[in-house]
Amino acid sequence: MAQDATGARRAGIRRTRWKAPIAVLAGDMWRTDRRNTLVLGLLIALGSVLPATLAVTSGLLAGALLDSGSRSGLDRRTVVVALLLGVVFLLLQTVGPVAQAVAESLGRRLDRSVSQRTMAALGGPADLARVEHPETVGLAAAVDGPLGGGTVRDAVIGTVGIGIARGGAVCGALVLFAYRWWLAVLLLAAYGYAMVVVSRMYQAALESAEGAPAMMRRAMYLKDTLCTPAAAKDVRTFGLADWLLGRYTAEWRSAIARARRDRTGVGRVSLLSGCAVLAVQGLAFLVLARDMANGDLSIGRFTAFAVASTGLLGLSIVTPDLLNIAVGGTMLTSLAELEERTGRPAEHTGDAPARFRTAIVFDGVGFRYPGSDTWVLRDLHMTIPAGTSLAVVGVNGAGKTTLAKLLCGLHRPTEGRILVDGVDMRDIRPDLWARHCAALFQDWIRWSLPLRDNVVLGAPGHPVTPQALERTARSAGLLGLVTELPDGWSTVLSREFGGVDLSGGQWQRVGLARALWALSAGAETLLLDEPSAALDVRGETELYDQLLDAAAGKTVVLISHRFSTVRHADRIVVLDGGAIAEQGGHAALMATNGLYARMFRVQAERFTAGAETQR
Ligand SMILES: Nc1ncnc2c1ncn2[C@@H]1O[C@H](COP(=O)(O)OP(=O)(O)OP(=O)(O)O)[C@@H](O)[C@H]1O
Repeated sequence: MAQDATGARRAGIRRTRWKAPIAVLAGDMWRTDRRNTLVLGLLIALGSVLPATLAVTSGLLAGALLDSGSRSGLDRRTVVVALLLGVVFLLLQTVGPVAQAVAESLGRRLDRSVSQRTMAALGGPADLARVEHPETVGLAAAVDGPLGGGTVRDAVIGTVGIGIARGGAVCGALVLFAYRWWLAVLLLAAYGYAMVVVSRMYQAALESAEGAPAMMRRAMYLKDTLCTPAAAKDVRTFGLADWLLGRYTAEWRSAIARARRDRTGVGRVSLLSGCAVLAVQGLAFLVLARDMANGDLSIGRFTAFAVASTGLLGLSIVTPDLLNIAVGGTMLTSLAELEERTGRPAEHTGDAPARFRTAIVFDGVGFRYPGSDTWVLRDLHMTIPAGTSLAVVGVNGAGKTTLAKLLCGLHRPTEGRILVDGVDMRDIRPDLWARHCAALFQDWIRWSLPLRDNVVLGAPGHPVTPQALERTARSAGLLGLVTELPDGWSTVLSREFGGVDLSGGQWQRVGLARALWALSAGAETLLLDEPSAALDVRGETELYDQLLDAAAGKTVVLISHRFSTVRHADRIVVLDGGAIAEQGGHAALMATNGLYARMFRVQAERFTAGAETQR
């Protein structure tokens, strides 16, 4: 159980069911590639039988040679046995490497299938809350493998060594059984005991090594930070290299120190159990020698049984293969749990079509993030008529992005309802509603892919034509950039992959183009969270004119701290402390002289002061 608990504990997951790692591995191997799993099983079985066959044929040859000792030349039986021994030798040399090669190929397939399944699970139908849940994140980390490395392929390869050693030991015991059953049982018990003790110790050490997960994770985080190009700027600006290196070394040392202490324990126990096993093995030899001396056992039979008894050693062998199997089993168990967690859509998911013709209504909506006691939004009542624009303003942390996520259906209200044309959003099929919402959040993905992909991924599957691309680029103010880029639309937006790096403002236009592409593919609502934060003031004004043109007739929800942008919205909602403090048009809110008017004036004064200073 310790084996499997390791990865789970590292990932902070309490696991209730336990399955032997080898069983998990074998099941997944079979499901992934039946033919190769069968071939591998047969090769391992053959490899297991060979040592016992070697013992028997060696005994037969020794007997035959002694029998023919008095005669001149070798008789036919001796020649046949010698040839048989040769074949066994040959097979012993080849079966292992062939099985390794099959395991390599099978392991590679399994690795690929694990990656595909992980991607499918994390991109699956589960709602955002479940994907973002710490347990899901922990499971995904456990599927990624231990911090010290290790893949499912290593585990599959490990089955060859361990399988042949363990199978060989059982076959050796069977041969010995024919001589003295109690000796076979005694040796099986001794070697089996050694296997259990050493494996337990080994796994306990592994657990304690990984039982320092926080330290290990922090150490790896610091290393990754220092080594990523994205961090190079900060590392140099603040002179962080020495600090990072020192901190990394300290964290790593303290995490490793514990593992090293426990490994010393493993060594001691291994030595003790090894001595005990050697004593039993010695006893076996003594019994064999005594029987031979008494004339109860021929030299041939002595040879066969003595060699067979040493084969039982394979039962107690503890190699890194065992560890790899444990790690691989844990990764696959974590993957199965990840699939179980993320494979289900959110509860109460309906299948109504997404139709939005009249209005979206927030009816007493309240929201707490899963696992949190704090209400981010409470008692929200508002209506967004179709085809109008709504701006949401408020201080940092007021809940604007959260409101946008609710609107996109990424989270469900904790209380209250969001009605779309009178239908509770819970009853609408989430993927259909997602297609209805063209959203650009603050942390949208900047794909290290060609510019074209960065735009058209706003609506995968929507037909791409040069005219449509150009229209979108014009609306997003991107046309100039397309002509400047070395390969136009095909330019990869990352120097890491042989392309170019864009400025923050250029990226922002790419993001807008992606949202506009989704709009042109049929989305009815355009949701923009701080779309102009990285744009200069002139660029922002131009962009808004173009955006509003492109979004004519659609519903636009805009989150922004820039009041010059916000003021043009049909309606403005001011969020404060998770509640709607004010709502209405710009002129009406200014006339009210409340929170909105104060925020607007502060920004306007700063802007005027800035402009005057520049004059
Ligand atoms: N995934 C999350 N899990 C838990 N709490 C969260 C999560 N995302 C945001 N919060 C919390 O919800 C509150 C509102 O966050 P939100 O991002 O909606 O604010 P915002 O008004 O958009 O802020 P900003 O103007 O800084 O972008 C904050 O207190 C934040 O810490």
